[in-house]
Parts: sequence; structure tokens; C-alpha cells
Amino acid sequence: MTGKTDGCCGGAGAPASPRMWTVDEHLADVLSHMAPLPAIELPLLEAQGCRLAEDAVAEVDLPPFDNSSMDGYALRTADTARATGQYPSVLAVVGDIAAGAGELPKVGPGQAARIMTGAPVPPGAEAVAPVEWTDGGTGTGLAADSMGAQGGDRAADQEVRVLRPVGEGAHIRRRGSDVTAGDTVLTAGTVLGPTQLGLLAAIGRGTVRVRPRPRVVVLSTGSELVQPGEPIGPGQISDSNSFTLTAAARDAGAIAYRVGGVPDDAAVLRGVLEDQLGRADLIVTSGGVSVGAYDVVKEVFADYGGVDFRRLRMQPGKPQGFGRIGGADGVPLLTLPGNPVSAYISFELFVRPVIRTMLGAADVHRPVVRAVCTTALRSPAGRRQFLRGRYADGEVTPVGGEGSHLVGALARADCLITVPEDETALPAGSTVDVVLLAD
Ligand SMILES: Nc1nc2c(c(=O)[nH]1)N[C@H]1C(S)=C(S)[C@@H](COP(=O)(O)OP(=O)(O)OC[C@H]3O[C@@H](n4cnc5c(N)ncnc54)[C@H](O)[C@@H]3O)O[C@H]1N2
Ligand code: MOO
Repeated sequence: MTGKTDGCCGGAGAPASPRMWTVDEHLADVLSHMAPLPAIELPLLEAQGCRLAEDAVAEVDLPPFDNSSMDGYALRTADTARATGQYPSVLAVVGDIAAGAGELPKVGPGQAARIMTGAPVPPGAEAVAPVEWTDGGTGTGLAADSMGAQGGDRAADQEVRVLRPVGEGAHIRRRGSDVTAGDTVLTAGTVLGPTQLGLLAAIGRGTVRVRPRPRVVVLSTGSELVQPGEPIGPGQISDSNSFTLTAAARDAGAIAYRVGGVPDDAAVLRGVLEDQLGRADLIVTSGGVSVGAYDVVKEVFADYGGVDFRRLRMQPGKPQGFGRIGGADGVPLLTLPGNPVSAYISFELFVRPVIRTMLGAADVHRPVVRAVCTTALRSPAGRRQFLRGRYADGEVTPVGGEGSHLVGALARADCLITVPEDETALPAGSTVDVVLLAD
């Protein structure tokens, strides 16, 4: 970390520091200590949503062989040059080729082979007549609407009437016309969605080298916390932060493990941490970082060392902590304030970019747009305020008030309205920066 590793807010185990960090300083410091996770080879479906760590090069052509794009008859074009409905070309059917066929009949002059969509074009054939351009081997000379049930050996001696000329290459999908062996089909950094995974499968890749999803352990602290659904006693509340943060971590692309409701007891927290460290690429905590008597997060991480607790010039989200547990190569940790809105906004501003950096994303930040605010705003001097709002068509309207406990309004918001540090009041109609909470 830049800045001395000294506590900022008083609290047990952490010396006080007068320094206040700006949002940008804290973010820059945090990100300067993060890097993409080392690449690993994963089975295709486990790599969904991950970024390619190398160019994917095809070792095969696609299609891998000339094949038919229609159910019909493979034939030689000259044989159909004068074909009409009145005077069809009559061809001897020499075989029946299903998709996946290995052995193929040879098609000579005056001959055709029944062929199904995706089946290899047999030697000698120059085009495929869709069954609708033939009588389908019925002998009626009338256009067929399907191949019928016949086939296999029984078709070999039969005839088919072709009712119109068939041009060179008609209904043949040529080998390599989609992808040629040696082509770079996907470049490093590409996010693997369904179609990219399908392409990798099509070129025969069973595994792929990607930046893995970071494993994020989300841990909420507070002796007042109760697992949702459990009975609530006097002074207790349901633990909501661990759900918000775990879901937000998943939304950002992480594999997130929720560890909810660790009581304000340093020994218990230490024990939980020891258990969790083994499966974490990143630890995110909520609560216990202010100046209260039971703010055990600061106490415990002060013991581990390497975690810097700071105050930021922002509202909400003032008390923050960042560092690594277990030395310079240890597991990175972000400690977020306990107030639910503070925790969520801190996640969006600081944790999400960390996760996306670990994923190897090019752009790690939420989009920011300029918008006209429909109401007047006020903000504490010297702190960047993030108000919850709803954004549409270049206009933004605050939702709920400033309080960092207002989870009802938070759930209705789709953006954060930013009031800069040097503003204490903005009239309605002011243009403000708005952080959109969806990409
Ligand atoms: N004397 C001062 N008091 C406080 C200050 C300060 O500067 N001086 N800062 C305030 C600010 S700002 C914040 S933010 C909070 C942060 O405190 P903590 O991080 O220590 O969080 P807690 O005290 O544990 O909890 C705060 C609040 O949030 C509720 N909470 C906590 N965890 C959860 C959870 N998982 N789910 C739902 N709600 C949770 C908790 O019950 C408290 O109401 O400190 C201020 N105080
Ligand atoms: O900073 Mo606290 O996070 O204002 O509620």
C-alpha cells in the first residue's frame, strides 16, 4: 500500500491516523496491488464467463469436409442440365448417405446418392439437389416434400427424377469455408460466452486456458446479526450484507462463498478466517471497522498485520480497510463498513474493480454518464457523496434519502448520483456524474 500502514479510525488494535484518503487515491492504491489471476486450463463449461488467456488457434478446418446443406440427392451437374418438370432427368440411386457416414458410394454419370443434411458429399458428386427439386424416388415425377422412409440398401437400385437443373456446388458446404486450420478464431481476452464455447468445441478443444474466476469469501461481522429466516431477538437484525455482497461478487464474475454473521469476538473471527483462507483469492468483510468498542475486524487484522485501515472523503463508506493477510503474497482483503448502503457502495466502487482486475477484464469500472438531476442535492463539505438514484434518458432522480441504512430505497435504485467533494448544495437541473449499476 502507499501511505503508511497505520490505522485511521482509532478502534481496538489500530493506531489513529489523521490522514483522509480521497476515493480516487484509495481506489488507485488498491488496484495498484492487484493483478489478473494466473491462467489455468479448464474444461469448456467451467470456463464460461472467463477470459481467454491466449489466442485460440484452430487445428482443423470447419466444416471439416464438404457436406450437404440439404436433405436430397448428390449428383453430377451435367446430368441435370436439361431437366424440367415435364422432362425430368432420371438418375440411378447408388447409395444412401446419412450424417456421420464413413464409407461413401462413388457417384458416376447418370447416378445420384441420397444424402442427408451434414453428410459428406461423396466422390464424383458436384452438387446436391434438395428433395423438393426431385420426385424423391417415388417414380411419380411429382415434386416430393420429404425424403420418405426408404433408404439404405433398398435405395441402391432405385431411380430418382430430378425436375430442374442443379448448379455446380449447389447446397454443398465446403471444407474450411467457415474456419481454416491455422486461423486464430478467438483472441486472448475474449470473454467466453455460449457461442465462443461452442466454437472452441467445434474446433475440437476439450479444455481452454483462461483467467479463472476469483474465489471471494464474503464475511459479515456483528453480534447483532441473525441468519434470515431465524427468529429475531431484541436488538437483533437479519444479516443482509453478506447476501448483498455475495450476490454482487457473483455478479462481478467471482465464485463467491458467503460466511454470514460472525459475532464480534476476536477469537471466533480469527478461527473463521483461518478456516476460510485456504479457499480464498480475496476476502471481503463487512462491519467492525469504525470506532466502536466491539469493532473486532480492525483488532483481528491488526494482529495479522499488512492491513491498512483508512478514512475516506466519501459518504457513505468512510471507514475502509485494505491489505493482504499473510505478507506481500498473502490473500488480499477489503474491509467494508457495516452500514448496508455503505457496504454495497464500497463494493461497487472498490471491490468490483478488484474482482474484475483479477478476472483480467480490460475495463474494470462501472460506466459513468453525465445526467441532469431533477431535484436539488446537498452534500457534506469535503466528502464525495454517492446518492442512490434512478436514471433514464439523460435525467436522474434521487431515490430515498442520504442515510446509509436505507436498504428499501437501495433496492429501487439503478445508479449512484455523485456530488463532488467541493459541493455542498446543487440546485435542481444541475448536471452530475452518475455511476450506472449495470453494464
Ligand atoms: N463515533 C463514530 N461512530 C461512527 C462513525 C464515526 O466516524 N464515528 N462512522 C459511522 C459510519 S460512517 C459507518 S459506515 C459505520 C461503520 O461501522 P462498522 O463498519 O463498524 O459497522 P458496524 O458498527 O458493525 O455496523 C454498522 C451498522 O450496520 C449494521 N450492519 C452491520 N452488519 C450488517 C449486516 N451484515 N447486515 C445488515 N446490517 C448490518 C449494524 O447493525 C449497524 O447498524 O460506523 C458509524 N459510526
Ligand atoms: O461512511 Mo458511513 O459508510 O457514512 O455510513
